Amino acid sequence: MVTTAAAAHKTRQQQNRVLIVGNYCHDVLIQNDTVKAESLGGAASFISNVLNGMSISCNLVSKVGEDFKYPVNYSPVVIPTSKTTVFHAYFDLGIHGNGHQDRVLRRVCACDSIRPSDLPDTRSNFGMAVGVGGEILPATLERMIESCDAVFVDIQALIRIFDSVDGTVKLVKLEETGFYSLLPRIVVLKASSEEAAFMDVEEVRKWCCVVVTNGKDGCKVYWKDGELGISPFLANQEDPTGAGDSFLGGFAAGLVQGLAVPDAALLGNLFGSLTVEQIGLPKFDSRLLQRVKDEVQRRKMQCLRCERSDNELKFLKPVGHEQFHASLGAAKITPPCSIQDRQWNPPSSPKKTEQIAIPHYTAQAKSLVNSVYEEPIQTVEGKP
Ligand SMILES: Nc1ncnc2c1ncn2[C@@H]1O[C@H](COP(=O)(O)OP(=O)(O)OP(=O)(O)O)[C@@H](O)[C@H]1O
Ligand SMILES: O[C@H]1[C@H](O)[C@@H](O)[C@H](O)[C@@H](O)[C@H]1O
Repeated sequence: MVTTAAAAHKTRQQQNRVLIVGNYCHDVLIQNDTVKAESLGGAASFISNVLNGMSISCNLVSKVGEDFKYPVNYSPVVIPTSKTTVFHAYFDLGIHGNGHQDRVLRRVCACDSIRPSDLPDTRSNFGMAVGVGGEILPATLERMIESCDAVFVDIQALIRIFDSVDGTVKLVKLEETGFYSLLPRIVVLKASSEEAAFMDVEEVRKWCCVVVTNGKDGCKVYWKDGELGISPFLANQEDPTGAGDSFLGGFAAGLVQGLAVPDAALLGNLFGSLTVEQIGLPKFDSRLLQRVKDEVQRRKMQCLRCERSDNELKFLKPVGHEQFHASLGAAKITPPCSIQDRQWNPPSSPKKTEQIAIPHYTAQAKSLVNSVYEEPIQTVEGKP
């Protein structure tokens, strides 16, 4: 076979990808026995929404039934013998209440599992295991680990079980799942504070970076021997659905573009805060997105200038982290454009995404958390 420069370029493009794995679903928001809203759901849809908004190309593997009713940027596999996954979210204490703890989730339909053979043959730089209804199998996660340089996992893909009568979502301890032995081979495990109670953070942080999100209070990042809190952004919460997913999308977008972990987590907090302000899948204002992209570019240049080769200061925030928080906050509160100007990437005509040079993460991609830091952070008691 003749290898042309164009073919080589195409291969490079195919390799520089984020692979998102998880089923789309139909979300039904119910309050006082009344359907308040219906929306496209699934962590995969929220995450691809953020990555597309940040002009990062991705590849998505998802399964739905023939009843799937939303147009999407990335076509799912349609399974004729199965129905689309459906979640009913009950907000009986009020949608404006104190966040996700008010929500009872029921999986009322479950589409097929995603198997290793459903994944693409090509390698990806980043893999994101983001199931919602138990569709990701241990063998699927293992295959992702083998075919991606770095794998990020949402714990909700690993620890959910579903009541056999009404589908109510319950959580099991991470160590009791078939995924536990794979943890040393993943790079980031993200959990909400509610889900974090189902793992031993002190144990898991020895193997991978653990990010625990905490609603309006932002998030906390844990490494083997350090941890740091990342400040939130103000938001008027309308619907908590998908906040954690958008957080993970923003966090991944930051890392893909070469930001240090604390800065990437800020981007996660920003997208989480933007998501709770809308019901269902958020539509991001195009000018806001441009401002955020500009800030990220500026931050990248700034960090390149202050980069140090000194590997000892691993768990420090890069200089200017607080300023980056303030700049992103300003980008968020700059008055939005009129409703007509709002840009929603029409799923039928996917927005052309610019190819971003994704840093190559080796098998031990954990070096990504050893970025350049200059401000000391709190370390865990009894650890250096
Ligand atoms: N009320 C809020 N105000 C500001 N930021 C918020 C708020 N709620 C969530 N966020 C942002 O979104 C992130 C994820 O939120 P949260 O911890 O509620 O995730 P979650 O419980 O996984 O959400 P869900 O399951 O609904 O997707 C938080 O770390 C924070 O940055
Ligand atoms: O669309 C939502 C969203 O992806 C949430 O993160 C998940 O917890 C729900 O199960 C799903 O219905």
